[in-house]
Amino acid sequence: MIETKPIDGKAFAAGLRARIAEEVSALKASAGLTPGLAVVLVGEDPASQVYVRNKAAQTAEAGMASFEHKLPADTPEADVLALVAKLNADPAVNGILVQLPLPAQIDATKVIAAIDPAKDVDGFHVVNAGRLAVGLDALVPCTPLGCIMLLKHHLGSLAGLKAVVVGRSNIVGKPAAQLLLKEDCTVTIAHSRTRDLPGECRTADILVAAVGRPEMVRGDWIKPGATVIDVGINRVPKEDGKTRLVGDVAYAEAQGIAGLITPVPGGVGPMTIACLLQNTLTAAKRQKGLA
Ligand SMILES: Nc1nc2c(c(=O)[nH]1)N[C@@H](CN(C=O)c1ccc(C(=O)N[C@@H](CCC(=O)O)C(=O)O)cc1)CN2
Ligand SMILES: [Mg+2]
Repeated sequence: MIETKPIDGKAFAAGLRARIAEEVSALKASAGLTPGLAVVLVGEDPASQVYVRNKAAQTAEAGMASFEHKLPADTPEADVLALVAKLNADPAVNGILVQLPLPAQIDATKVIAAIDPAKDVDGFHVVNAGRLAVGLDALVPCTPLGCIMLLKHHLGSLAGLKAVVVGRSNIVGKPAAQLLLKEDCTVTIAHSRTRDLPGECRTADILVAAVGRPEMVRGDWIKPGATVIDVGINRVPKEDGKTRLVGDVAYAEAQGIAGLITPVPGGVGPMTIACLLQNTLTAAKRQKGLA
């Protein structure tokens, strides 16, 4: 029987944030530069409020400047675009992030397109997506970047491994596949229309689940010894009326089959904000010609 080991993303993210804080402190001393991150939240979605609060707190803890912009849920799209234009022009702001999802009256694609690609620390702008696809320096989406960091830390070289990414979103699935390809993996992107999805998953040395469906990936979809990266964060009801978080993988069923697995919570999630800080630092250095 295989001993399944959990990947502690919370601890890895804490270490990464500490290394970023040291680099920020050195950058202030050597170049007088304090990286700044502006976060825009439209509306009162409770999960988004928590994420934005954590982003602001962790930005400040790393020694960077944090600018929070909270707008009411009925804010017109034009006002959000005007704020983005103002932040693009502000030299104290090195990174801009608009928290998703946005209310229905606002077209997220339009808002993302309005962000200066050099300040697009989410890596969602088509310029950054295109640069990643053709192998140029890009700001890379935070969640997939965090997945790759965890994989490289635990597996070393990923070259030659078979990776299956379940989910084809622009935010996670597609960039995760690009990053795995860059690490010389053989990559398949699978999705809801894939034929024999369980069989496809069973070919994977690295299985990345990013579908947003609670516990969809079952234990018998996992190749014995595989590394499983669970990107899902799903809130499901408990018997007492409260909710609990589960991933896209049936975690209990994966025990004794997977070699390594990210738990939910405490796996990939904490890496998202740590990588956001990393991207803000990278963006600031590139804007000043220091990287
Ligand atoms: N503009 C963006 N919007 C969204 C992104 C993003 O990267 N950019 N990602 C998600 C939300 N997100 C950050 O914004 C995020 C999600 C989860 C976590 C996290 O630390 N999760 C914890 C559990 C937290 C909980 O209890 O809810 C974990 O998995 O351990 C951080 C950030 C969508 N929107
Ligand atoms: Mg799908």
